[in-house]
Amino acid sequence: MFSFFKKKPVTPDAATPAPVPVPAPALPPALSPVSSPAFDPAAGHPPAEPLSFEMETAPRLAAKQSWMSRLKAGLSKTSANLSVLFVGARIDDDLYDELEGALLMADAGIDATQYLLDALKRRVKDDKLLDAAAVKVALKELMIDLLRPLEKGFELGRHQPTVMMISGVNGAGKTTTIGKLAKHMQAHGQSVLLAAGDTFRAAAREQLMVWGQRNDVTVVSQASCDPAAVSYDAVQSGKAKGTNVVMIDTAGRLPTQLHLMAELQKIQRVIGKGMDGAPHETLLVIDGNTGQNALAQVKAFDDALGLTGLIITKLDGTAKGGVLAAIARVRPVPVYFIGIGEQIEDLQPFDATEFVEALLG
Ligand SMILES: Nc1nc2c(ncn2[C@@H]2O[C@H](COP(=O)(O)OP(=O)(O)OP(=O)(O)O)[C@@H](O)[C@H]2O)c(=O)[nH]1
Repeated sequence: MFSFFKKKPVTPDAATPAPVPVPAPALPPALSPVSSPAFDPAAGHPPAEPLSFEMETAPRLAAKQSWMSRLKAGLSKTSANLSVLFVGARIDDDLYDELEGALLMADAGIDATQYLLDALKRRVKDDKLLDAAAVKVALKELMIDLLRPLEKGFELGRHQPTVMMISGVNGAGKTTTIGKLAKHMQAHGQSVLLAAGDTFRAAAREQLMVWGQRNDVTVVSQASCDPAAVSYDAVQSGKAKGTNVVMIDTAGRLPTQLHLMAELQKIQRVIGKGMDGAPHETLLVIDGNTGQNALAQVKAFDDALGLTGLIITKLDGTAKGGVLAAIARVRPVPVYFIGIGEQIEDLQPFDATEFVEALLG
């Protein structure tokens, strides 16, 4: 789910007297701290970085299978529309025309659709593919290649606290996602503080407060206050308490509401005054059912804020999924997580291979 940044051992600076060298015990290369892929307490060497906490245990595998089947169910409409094209089909212009239509219907947009079709035609010619099943496999591979640059592990521990600002249009799933992320982080031993930066809607503030009480997470909140001030206070509080992660919720807004976009920029600036380099993550939450408009949202929020990552929610609804191809082609902001429901385990890291598997079956 997350990887954790581990500080390298501090190297003495020039002013510090050099310690008397002690010959290091010779280690075989496989045990060398630098080349070690993970921390092994028995071996007594420090971890390489970043350190992944994922383990393929039996319950984890079962959870993975359940996640995949629900992701497949969510994207089943697109998957059915694409897969049917390859059943007993001849590889001719009709197939490419139908594929073009299906990709556009799946919200892939003109650019990504044209790119995939051109690449597929080249692949069919170069590899002399003769049957439709092989063409489908080639399309899958091309889609994975297209989406893979969007994969990025979410890293914690590089800053104390790691400050995250979460934005998005109304109802995209920001608050729900913050709740799920907070629970995942707590499960990984991280202390979390939330800021109710949605100071417009009393209900939104209360939603976060109630959630915080239930889950033992401190929530910084002030009624009718400047959201930038609440965010600043949260960062100060996080620094003072030594909290690992501060997540700042913001009120939903449309990118066309320019004064509200300017307000987001102000929140971001003020967070930076509270801590140098913060926010370390500026995230946009997107409702996966928004279709091609999602791309417009990514562009507008990225232009205004310089996004570091995306979270795509509600891929369990009527989402078609192709918009990720459009994002990959036109504005490749990393997709940290995707969501397929309201439970905590319904939010998982984005994995291009899994996603395409769900999309193309
Ligand atoms: N089916 C489904 N519903 C979701 C998902 N994520 C969030 N929701 C629901 O979407 C609705 C809106 O979620 P919120 O978290 O309140 O959205 P928000 O972006 O904070 O909303 P505003 O504060 O009004 O801008 C809620 O009913 C959530 O339960 C998801 O992945 N799948």
